[in-house]
Amino acid sequence: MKRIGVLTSGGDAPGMNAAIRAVVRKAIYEGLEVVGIFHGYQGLIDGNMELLNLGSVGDIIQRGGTKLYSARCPEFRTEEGQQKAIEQLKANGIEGLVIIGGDGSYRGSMTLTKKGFPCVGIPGTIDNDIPGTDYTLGFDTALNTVIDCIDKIRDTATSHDRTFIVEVMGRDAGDLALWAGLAGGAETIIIPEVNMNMEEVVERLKSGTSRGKKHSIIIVAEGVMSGSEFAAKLMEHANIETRVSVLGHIQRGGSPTGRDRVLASMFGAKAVEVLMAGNGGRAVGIQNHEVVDYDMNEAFERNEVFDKDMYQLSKELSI
Ligand SMILES: Nc1ncnc2c1ncn2[C@@H]1O[C@H](COP(=O)(O)OP(=O)(O)O)[C@@H](O)[C@H]1O
Ligand SMILES: O=P(O)(O)OC[C@H]1O[C@](O)(COP(=O)(O)O)[C@@H](O)[C@@H]1O
Ligand SMILES: [Mg+2]
Repeated sequence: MKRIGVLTSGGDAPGMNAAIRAVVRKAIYEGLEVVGIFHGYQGLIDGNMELLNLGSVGDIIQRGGTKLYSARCPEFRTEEGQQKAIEQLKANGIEGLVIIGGDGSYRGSMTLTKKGFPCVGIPGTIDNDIPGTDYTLGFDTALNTVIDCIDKIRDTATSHDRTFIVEVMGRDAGDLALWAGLAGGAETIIIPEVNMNMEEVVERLKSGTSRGKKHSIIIVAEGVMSGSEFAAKLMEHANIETRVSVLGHIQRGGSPTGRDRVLASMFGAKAVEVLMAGNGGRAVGIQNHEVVDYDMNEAFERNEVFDKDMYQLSKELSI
């Protein structure tokens, strides 16, 4: 293998730049050439790419977002789009690809692997929703961003004796909401993995109030419902007035934490090693503190691993 490509796809995540840097520098260290493909699969279809050198990825390890830009590309879901991508790969002499993205990007990369172009995936998403890795790139940074927001909302909740609802991202997964809720001392955490019981939510709020507690923070994962829908339900059920804060895309931005930078560096280097060994259809990840690679199909299996103990702990510590 002489030349590989790298692209970022789907929702951006802090640490993607650090991963691009690691892929490029490790590949060059190993004597390979690296082509950066812009705007994810769209750039692959359009031939929007350029050769990268050591300096191309200087001064980005600390930056959020992705220097290669990202996109959600409907055309790549079609056979025609995938054929165009393959023609571009051939025309540019690219023999293997590193894909940094989420589950959707992984599915896209499998279509290329099946057509004879080996692809290796690096899990880049704030959602932490990729089976086979304990953590995805960007999760730790987003977690710290959400915690910072909760701390700030708590200041005003306390000053005004208010109940706040904070809507947190995560698509169908509750990891970001659960971790941030536990770390931010939220009174109630509503996540898709646990059936919501409105009576219990109201009961917890009322028992807090009866002990003299005047403010509360409720975290609602977007995968359950929106913050404003939840506020309407609380009003309807128990006449409880709330304020709603939707954190939105600030959760995807910002300088990556040290943890995400280290993870990105290790993932990037591992992905190059896996490609050099001639293996496509693999994903890299971290399992029990060890960087691993595994069959990408395992990343599509429904993740039943939900940390029930952490959820229970969050309830025991916030009453
Ligand atoms: N089943 C699929 N086949 C081909 N390409 C896909 C498929 N699913 C997703 N993709 C490609 O991957 C892109 C990113 O997927 P998306 O789900 O939006 O984000 P993420 O990778 O962050 O989960 C899509 O816009 C599309 O181009
Ligand atoms: O940026 P968009 O298109 O509004 O998408 C929002 C979605 O993207 C995310 O921020 C990240 O998801 P992906 O990593 O799967 O792209 C989700 O948490 C959220 O549901
Ligand atoms: Mg996803």
